[in-house]
Amino acid sequence: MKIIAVENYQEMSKAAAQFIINQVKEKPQSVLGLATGGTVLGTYEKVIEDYQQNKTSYKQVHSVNLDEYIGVEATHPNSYHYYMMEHLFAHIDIERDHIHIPNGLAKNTEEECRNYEGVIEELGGVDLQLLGIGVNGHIGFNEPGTSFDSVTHVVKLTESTRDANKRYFNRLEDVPTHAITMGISTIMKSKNILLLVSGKKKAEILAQVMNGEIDEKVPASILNTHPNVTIIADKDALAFVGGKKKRCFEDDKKELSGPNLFSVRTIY
Ligand SMILES: O=P(O)(O)OC[C@H]1O[C@](O)(CO)[C@@H](O)[C@@H]1O
Repeated sequence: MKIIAVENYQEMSKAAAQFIINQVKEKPQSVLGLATGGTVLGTYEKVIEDYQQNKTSYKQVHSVNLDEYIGVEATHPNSYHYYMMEHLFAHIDIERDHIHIPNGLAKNTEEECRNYEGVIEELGGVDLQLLGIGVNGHIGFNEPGTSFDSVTHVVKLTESTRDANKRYFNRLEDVPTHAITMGISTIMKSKNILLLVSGKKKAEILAQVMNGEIDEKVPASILNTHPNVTIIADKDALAFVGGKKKRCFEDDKKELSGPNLFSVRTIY
């Protein structure tokens, strides 16, 4: 895994946006796997800023989102459909019929999951998957204990995840109990993965992912086995990462421009 260590949330967001922009410039018809949550908000802001200033076009891009709550209308402010329109899609030139998000209101959710998996395959797979991480190590809504072989499926959210996400709702009781999520093997099929981690709250889990065992109890630990994972993390999130696994390659700095990096490390 390649680690890009940055000062703070702002720098992480800038670096992540640049990563996405580079991907789209290199391959204008890229399939982008997108995430929701607080971590990626700054990245979307920077992507929009670049779109407005530099006119990077998303006309040929297709997007597939990681997950969606079950039972929440697409027009509801807490749905991930709404989040994506509000924070990204309404502000760039992506074609509406190129946007794919699981339908949390599907009558037959199992069928919806199979169809969603089919959509990703038909698109030729994800070129770049953007990920955040839950405090319990979840990626997408794949909670601890989810099989590494899982494909898109319905998940019962853990209390820890519902509690972490209650900040977006009025009350804990309003946080949905179930969601549809890409599976771990679906995520792992992506050609490139970009994981963003920011803040002290994520320091413990990031250290576990980077220095701990690869175990289904920590869903994100599987990323250690993917050939093309980049983690952009800030100082606070990297606070507990250490140990002999860490090696520093000055050369990696040459690949990057823009953000104010304080070090770039390759971990293996
Ligand atoms: O970025 P946040 O809000 O900490 O959330 C981390 C992860 O958890 C989720 O919000 C799901 O709970 C993901 O969508 C996100 O990537």
